[in-house]
Amino acid sequence: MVSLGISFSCVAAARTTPSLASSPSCSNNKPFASLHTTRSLETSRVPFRLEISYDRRFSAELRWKPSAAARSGSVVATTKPEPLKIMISGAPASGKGTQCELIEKKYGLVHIAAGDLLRAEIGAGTENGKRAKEYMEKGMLVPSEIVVMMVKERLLQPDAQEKGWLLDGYPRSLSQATALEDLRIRPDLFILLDISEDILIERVVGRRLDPVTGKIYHLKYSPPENEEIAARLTQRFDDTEEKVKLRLKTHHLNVEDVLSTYKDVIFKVNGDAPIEDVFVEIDKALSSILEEKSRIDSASMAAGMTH
Ligand SMILES: Nc1ncnc2c1ncn2[C@@H]1O[C@H](COP(=O)(O)OP(=O)(O)O)[C@@H](O)[C@H]1O
Repeated sequence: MVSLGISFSCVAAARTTPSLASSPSCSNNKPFASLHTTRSLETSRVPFRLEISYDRRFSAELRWKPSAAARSGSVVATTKPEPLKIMISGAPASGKGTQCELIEKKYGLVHIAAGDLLRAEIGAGTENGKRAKEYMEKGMLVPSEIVVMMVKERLLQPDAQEKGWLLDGYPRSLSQATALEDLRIRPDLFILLDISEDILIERVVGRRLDPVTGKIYHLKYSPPENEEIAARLTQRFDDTEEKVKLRLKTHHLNVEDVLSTYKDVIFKVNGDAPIEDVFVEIDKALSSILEEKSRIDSASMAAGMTH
């Protein structure tokens, strides 16, 4: 069993403090999940420590432990906890959309997929849509001036602010990440789906979308429930082997820059695993953060009563 400690230090009006940390090594050098961070939230002064333990079968266990200051009761907290704010990233077909469906269902977050916003513009035949399509067909990133405003406006809608958000496939470059940082839009957790390249092609080529429900299927791994659904499934125009190779190249060129912006909140998951197993890991991490947020809220209320 390998243990990794993470400090979540919540200090009033403090900004995030990035720290370097290493992933624990496992027998095949690919840990199932890893999270390493020291970060500050803006709501209270309740330092907690998040501990993750791994065993050699990659099962990860997350535990919040109050630090000495929290145990001693020196707690000053003020505001209500915010809803969850999550980013999910990974190569094309790493399983982002699939996991987002499961997360959305369980946690009620508003799922915002940059690719869907762009495809909607393309479908509506707008000028921005036409320009975006030219880039997407070449496997390139759509220019920031088109995509940044689109995502920002969606994130600031009341539903996303109230229920929390799950941002899928965005930001994809340093300039997009910086634009969000400038707007002080930061996630609680940045989920990174880590997937082997040989598995990607098979996933892309077999991926299908139900245009009626928006559900994603895979002809082999997640087949449609009946003939009626099977008959109406569509394939994305950029889901060909040739295009995915270009998209993958673009992904590799940009991913490190994006990761460097969020290194304090990265949660890395082995995306090669079956859908349910990937979700178990993500679910553990999200419920742990929610627990922590409600613990801060309780501490905040207690502090309000004693001050
Ligand atoms: N863990 C998994 N195991 C097997 N197939 C998967 C897994 N996750 C996703 N898939 C399938 O792979 C394809 C790509 O997944 P998707 O969620 O659309 O990826 P992304 O949103 O990252 O591009 C889909 O057809 C999906 O059903």
